[in-house]
Amino acid sequence: MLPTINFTETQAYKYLADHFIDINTKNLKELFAEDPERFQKFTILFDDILLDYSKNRINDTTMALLVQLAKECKLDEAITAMYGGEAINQTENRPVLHIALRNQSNTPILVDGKDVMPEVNRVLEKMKSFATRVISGEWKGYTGKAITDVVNIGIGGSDLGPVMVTEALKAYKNHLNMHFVSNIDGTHMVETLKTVDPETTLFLVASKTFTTQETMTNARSARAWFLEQGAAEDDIAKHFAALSTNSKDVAAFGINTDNMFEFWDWVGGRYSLWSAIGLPIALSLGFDKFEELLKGAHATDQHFESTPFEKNIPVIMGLLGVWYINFFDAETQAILPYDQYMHRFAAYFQQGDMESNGKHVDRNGEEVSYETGPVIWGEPGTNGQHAFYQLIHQGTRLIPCDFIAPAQSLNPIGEHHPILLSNFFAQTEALMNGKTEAQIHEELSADGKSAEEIEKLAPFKVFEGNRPTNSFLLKKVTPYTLGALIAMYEHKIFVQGIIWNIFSFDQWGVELGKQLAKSILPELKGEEQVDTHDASTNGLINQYKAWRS
Ligand SMILES: O=P(O)(O)OC[C@H]1O[C@](O)(CO)[C@@H](O)[C@@H]1O
Repeated sequence: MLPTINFTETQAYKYLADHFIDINTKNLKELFAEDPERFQKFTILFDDILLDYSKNRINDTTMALLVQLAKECKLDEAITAMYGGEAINQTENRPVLHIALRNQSNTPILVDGKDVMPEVNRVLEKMKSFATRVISGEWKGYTGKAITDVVNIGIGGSDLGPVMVTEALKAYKNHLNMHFVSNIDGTHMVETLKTVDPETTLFLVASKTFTTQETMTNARSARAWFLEQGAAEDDIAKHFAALSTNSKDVAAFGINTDNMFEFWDWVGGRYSLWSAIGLPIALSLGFDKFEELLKGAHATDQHFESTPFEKNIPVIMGLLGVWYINFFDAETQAILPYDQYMHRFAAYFQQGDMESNGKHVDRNGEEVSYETGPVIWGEPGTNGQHAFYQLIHQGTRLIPCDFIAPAQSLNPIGEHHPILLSNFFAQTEALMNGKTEAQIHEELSADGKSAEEIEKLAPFKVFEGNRPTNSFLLKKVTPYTLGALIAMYEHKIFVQGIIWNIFSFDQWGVELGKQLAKSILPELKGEEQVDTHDASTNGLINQYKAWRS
């Protein structure tokens, strides 16, 4: 069982509330001036990842109090409970063990007294053998040709992780063409099928439950298309595999369970890329690279479990988020990778974070009296700079930003990478330092503007600065480093869920819309007017009926 402490009633919270009044009057520039050791103090080097959190509105006292907060909320006990296989997903009565999926040290992890590692390793071996056969061409399609294209059919956690990782590590990919169909919108499937050949395409039906409406509908359409192209029912075994926890429904769908890659109910959907759900990653990169990804995540798991909170990256990330959300009233958190390959990283953690911590009821079943999970968003730099950075620099909202950049480019052409990195460094500096009215005056008068023009223009050109950022400087984007980084964000979500006293591993909030869609679907048949809903919903449905051909 997880502790159930209201963090706003801790000593640390009270001290932090007082301390906030002081820090809120201070500027980041002053904080740097006050402490020459600030960079050394507020950076952590972990393998090939440097986290610089010195450009945050914190000082030694803030960090000490935030760590005290984590201790008072018994974060240590919560970590032990998760790693010990306790059913910390209490509303679904399940353990939360994505750490077991990447437990490369292979130490036993017990669920109800049984070590899960032999099963984890068995499925990893099966994935390895399958991926190796498909990549080498040994696995043949129904006309004897090797596989050239893989279509993953899944949604949410059964899509976003493999998409994000295969994109982020595209530089390491092999000859297989990867496709991902997630949306129930027929366009997604139709446009994908236009590009593939049934004789050389492998479909992976990825669904933890194997009941998700979008995935099952897409899978049925893929199967129908495959058969329409001239293949027979018996050929399905060579072209369809399932990634799931539900062997009964996999068999009922017509997929041979020999082609099923299992995982378990203790793997949350949005934490599942390390499981059989990661098969597209293993296919695209080769199993050795998938293993490297697991190793990186495992290194972070060990760091998270055993490093004192003061130097523990996920703990610090989580606590800084709490500091901004609950004291500075920040509502969002931007994730800004300066790496084009990582263009789905923010989208991935939109699900990871928002489906985990978008909760308003605490672990006692009571309405919370404080804010919980932030809105996560972001785009790769420098595209974001030319789109929404205006608001980050000069808008009215405080938006803590995570900047992520590799020191080494995977495509080092011309001056591109130094230019990209100069923007990365410049943005965090600009957000911190801003630009004063005096600097503007100086600049404009050097440009030959009159005193009157300067007076008029200056207010619009002022940058307040004092806007907080974390910088993750990676040596290079590799499978290992990416694995380590993803796991840092995962554990950050866990830390925040513990502090906010909410359950991070269920997702009841997605159910209502699903249920309603199921009850509306039959009403869309026929021409009769619908009057079973509110006036707006009835009106929309009836207009749809009038307009559809
Ligand atoms: O893998 P499944 O069971 O198809 O579920 C897909 C997604 O649907 C959800 O249950 C709700 O959106 C996610 O948590 C999950 O990742």
